[in-house]
Amino acid sequence: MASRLRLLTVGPTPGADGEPTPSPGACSKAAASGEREGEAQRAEPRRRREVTDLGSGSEVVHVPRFVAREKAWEWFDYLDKTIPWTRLPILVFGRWAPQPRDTCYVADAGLTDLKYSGHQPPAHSWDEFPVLKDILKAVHEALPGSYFNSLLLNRYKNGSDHVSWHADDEPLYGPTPEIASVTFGCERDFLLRKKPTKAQGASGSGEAARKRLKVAAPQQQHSFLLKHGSLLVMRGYTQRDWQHSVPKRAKATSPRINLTFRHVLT
Ligand SMILES: O=C(O)CCC(=O)C(=O)O
Ligand SMILES: [Fe+2]
Repeated sequence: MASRLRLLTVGPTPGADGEPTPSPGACSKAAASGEREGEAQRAEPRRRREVTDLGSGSEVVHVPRFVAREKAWEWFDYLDKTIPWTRLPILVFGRWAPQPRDTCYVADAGLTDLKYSGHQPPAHSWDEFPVLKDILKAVHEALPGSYFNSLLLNRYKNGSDHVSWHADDEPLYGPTPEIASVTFGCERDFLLRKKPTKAQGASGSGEAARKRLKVAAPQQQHSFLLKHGSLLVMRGYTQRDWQHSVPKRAKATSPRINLTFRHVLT
């Protein structure tokens, strides 16, 4: 589908120095440092910000080169080694299954507990992980007016690890949450698809109904390649009206760490 895209530039980003980013498909640190950027990437200015208007008050902002490459690898190594990653069982269609990625939760003291997929992760303190405070500061500086007080961390060990279609629409985030997502390590596709409207959903359930729905109204979808050091922000009614996922990818052969900063209403 045609998307409404605006290009802007943003303020200083951590370690900004205009150095090359890895070419598309680069996944591991070795691959990234062994490759030099092509002309197209050399021409891509650091801090370029792409704004995608999803319509009806939903918006996505993508900053492909938010953190400089070397700084981003430094942060990746710290997070990979220091975060107490867990892979807890979650409820999927009424059955318990291991979550298909490692996670950890960090939040200000005294906030409403986060609960999702039958799981209530214990909240760690920011003080345990000083680097997270540096990353949070960089995100706040890039997004004036934002205030994030919690963070869900994800580690995808390889291309089998993924997150299925969902919306971060838990009531504790309010009706129009801003969610800022920073990626380190292996690049992965991030997909967005429009939730079916009530009228579309009423036409039945199951495969036949889904086929009818596709014919009647092709589902709006967007795809973003989230590279090492990138920032993606979902805003407005994106959680109410859209779902997102990071699907399995055979070509993703090394780990990716993703940080999603959120604001829990107080
Ligand atoms: O890894 C990502 O880019 C997305 C993670 C996500 O959607 C979530 O933690 O809710
Ligand atoms: Fe999410």
